[in-house]
Amino acid sequence: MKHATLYRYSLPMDSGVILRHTRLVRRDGLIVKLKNGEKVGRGEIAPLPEFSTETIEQAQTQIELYLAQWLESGEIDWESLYPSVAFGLSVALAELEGEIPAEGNFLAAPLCSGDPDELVEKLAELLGEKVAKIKVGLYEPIRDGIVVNMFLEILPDLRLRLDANRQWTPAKAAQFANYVNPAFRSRIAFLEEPCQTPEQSLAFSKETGIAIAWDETLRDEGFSLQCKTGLSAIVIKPTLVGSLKTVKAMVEQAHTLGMEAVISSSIESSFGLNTLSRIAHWLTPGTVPGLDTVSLFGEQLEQAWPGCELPLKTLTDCEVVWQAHQ
Ligand SMILES: O=C(O)CCC(=O)C1=CC=C[C@@H](O)[C@@H]1C(=O)O
Ligand SMILES: [Mg+2]
Repeated sequence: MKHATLYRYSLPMDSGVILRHTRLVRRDGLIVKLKNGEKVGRGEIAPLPEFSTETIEQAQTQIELYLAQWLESGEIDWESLYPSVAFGLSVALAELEGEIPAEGNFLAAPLCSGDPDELVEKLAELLGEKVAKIKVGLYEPIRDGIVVNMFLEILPDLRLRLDANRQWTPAKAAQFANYVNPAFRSRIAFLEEPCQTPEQSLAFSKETGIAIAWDETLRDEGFSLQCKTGLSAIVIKPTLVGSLKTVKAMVEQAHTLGMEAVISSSIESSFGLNTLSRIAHWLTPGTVPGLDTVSLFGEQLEQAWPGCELPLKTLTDCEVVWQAHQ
């Protein structure tokens, strides 16, 4: 017998979480649970406001329709699904078939707010490669340059990932680079999306020797991944990409082109982050994933993130919004 259950969660966020333009006060998402005989598979569907094209309501309407189809025939038309729905549903189905290995990579790159003491503490706990991520582009580029120099100077074995979310004009990006000690530039593992267009970002990398990575660009209309001078990595947010099959193909393409593929969070609950850490360990072994986002929450869901002491809400505390069996 086949069963499908859909839970909806709403978790409080830490007070200071700001997405592009708005404060994220609560994080809403869905957990789909499939049962086929004794086998169980679960996946999270959590479109991220301002990043996903679909809303949680649209995602919910769509998954309810497709769950009914799965119960009926097992057939799914993947092409027509929203990315967050395709990802969560494909994970639940893969879990059902035991395809995702259990071991996770929890050595996520610490997200750093700019306080060096806090980062030193977080890095001391890291067992593997010392790599951290800092947001840039929120304040003056000169300030960002100074902060980057400071971290790289204080911590000689640190490598940094930076993320400007396309905030800089070419002039501002150049100002930033001017402030980074040239001897430190190779320790910037990559700078995600420095400028407003991919062409400007590539020109910036050529001029400065600072490696760059695509995140937003991966979702540009008509985008196809190509080898470019200075482009060293792609940052894959599965919730924004689509099915596990699409995520796998993207990782394989990056690796074939000699680029790093970094599995990164779209601020999923601790349940979704656990799944992503397993996907990272499975598909991108040897690369530190970008999953240090659980501390943005006020509560965890169903599965705790290692070392996180936030209260844990279980699925039984969540509303069942749809269920059926066949
Ligand atoms: O990539 C990581 O290390 C953590 C995730 C992260 O930085 C982000 C997740 C979601 C939205 C953004 O705020 C941000 C990003 O732009 O990459
Ligand atoms: Mg990014």
